[in-house]
Amino acid sequence: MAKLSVVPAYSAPSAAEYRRPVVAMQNVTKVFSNGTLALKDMSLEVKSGEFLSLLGPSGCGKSTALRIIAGLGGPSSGSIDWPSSKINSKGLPEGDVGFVFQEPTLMPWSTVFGNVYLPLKLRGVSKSAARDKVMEVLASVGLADFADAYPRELSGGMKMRVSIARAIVTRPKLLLMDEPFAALDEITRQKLNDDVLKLWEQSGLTVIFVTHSVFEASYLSNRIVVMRARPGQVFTDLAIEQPDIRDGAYRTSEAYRAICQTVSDALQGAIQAAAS
Ligand SMILES: Nc1ncnc2c1ncn2[C@@H]1O[C@H](COP(=O)(O)OP(=O)(O)OP(=O)(O)O)[C@@H](O)[C@H]1O
Repeated sequence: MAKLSVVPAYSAPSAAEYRRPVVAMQNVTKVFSNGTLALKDMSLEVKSGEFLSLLGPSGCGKSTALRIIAGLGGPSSGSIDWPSSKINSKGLPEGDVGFVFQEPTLMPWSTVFGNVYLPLKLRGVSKSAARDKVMEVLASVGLADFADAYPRELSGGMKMRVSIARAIVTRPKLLLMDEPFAALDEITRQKLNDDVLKLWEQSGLTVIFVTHSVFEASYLSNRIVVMRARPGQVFTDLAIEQPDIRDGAYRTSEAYRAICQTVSDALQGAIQAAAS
């Protein structure tokens, strides 16, 4: 299958935009109605152009943090600020956030085109006006030839590509990805890792990526925030120096191994902190 390619209408952030704060969690605490304290005083500022992975043990609140940033459930206390966006009446940045879940959650009765068109349709864009944009995004995820296919005709990896296309068709400044590749086989997962990385490098997207995998986080990210559980909060925040080219050879390099070791040690520290 074709690889993801450039989405031409995107452009990399200008020098002035790069590293501007996109979203800031300020002392966010989340207590669910059953009394579970999922997050406690979590603060995190994400800057433009970052590929940030949230890594941590099961139940440390990664998905909760992502959902709060997306406006899918408010914090019990604390705030989410969008320093460089216009805010709509729901307190969210208009059109600035795309979300990719672990399940592709496609509409089975609709074609690939229809699924990717949905966010534009919800904004009142007609099908004819949206056609070029949808086809451009489908081309960018290697699915230009599958616009008329139905989800049941696609592999797991292809469904995930549709889900990514749907999330970026509105050209969000921030893309939230919640364990998007966890259910895929290792080869498909590595391929999608490479493709998402290419999309990120070429598009100027800011990404927050939730994963359990030290290897995935170490490969993709230029920043890894390791969370601890009980209570869920930031344990450590690692800047990752990545080479210009990340490919198959990099996956077996000493440089990558060393990053994985550092990240793995940080994760062990987070697990021990929760146990003590
Ligand atoms: N809707 C909910 N109601 C009650 N408790 C919840 C709810 N959603 C999550 N929790 C609890 O909040 C805590 C954090 O959950 P969350 O799913 O954010 O963690 P996670 O780090 O994403 O976990 P995993 O890696 O297993 O997906 C867990 O103890 C979980 O059981």
